[in-house]
Amino acid sequence: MLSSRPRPLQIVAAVPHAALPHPPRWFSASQLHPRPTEPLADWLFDQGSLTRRLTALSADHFSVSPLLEGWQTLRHDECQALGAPEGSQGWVREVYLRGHGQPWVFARSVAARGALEGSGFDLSLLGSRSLGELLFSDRAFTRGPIEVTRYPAAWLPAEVREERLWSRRSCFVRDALGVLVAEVYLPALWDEVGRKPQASSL
Ligand SMILES: C=C(O[C@@H]1C=C(C(=O)O)C=C[C@H]1O)C(=O)O
Repeated sequence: MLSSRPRPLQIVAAVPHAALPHPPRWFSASQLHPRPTEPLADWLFDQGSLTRRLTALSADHFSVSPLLEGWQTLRHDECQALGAPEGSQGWVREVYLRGHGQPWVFARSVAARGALEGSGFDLSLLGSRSLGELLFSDRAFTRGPIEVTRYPAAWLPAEVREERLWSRRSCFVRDALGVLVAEVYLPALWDEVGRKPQASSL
């Protein structure tokens, strides 16, 4: 239950970019009071493929541009969400999802090394193809609940760095493999959607 008292997330907003942000707290839809207004709530909790939605919104002028791909030590909140030991190594893929060439979404998808090895799922081969095409076309993947937070600005690429951007994450699971996908909605998306999201208590 969110109250009007200052919360760690608001204190984080005062943290200078250079400092490591506190791991964000991710909230389920039922934990958000008041619930975000439309169109934000719809974009946060839509269970469908974001790739398909952005493809439609951009009238097929959609593209994925990889920014970073490789093995890294996964963050605390990522290890927790994946059920991996603290400090686990994992494959990290950071991309922009673009409409008409504009970055509309920053996305960071991660999977633990131990679960990837032997899974037959190779994220490194994706390139500029959408991860969503893989995850939504393979019916063996099931999507876990969507959680939301205001994304730490320090985790964003410098060119789009801004405090309190709305983000969501969910874990796609197939057997012992979990792929944690976090998506941060950038201001250019709201310009396209036609309205700035209403303020919310989070
Ligand atoms: C999960 C999806 O895949 C999208 C594609 C991504 C990628 O190619 O790295 C990352 C985030 C997603 O928004 C989707 O389309 O819903």
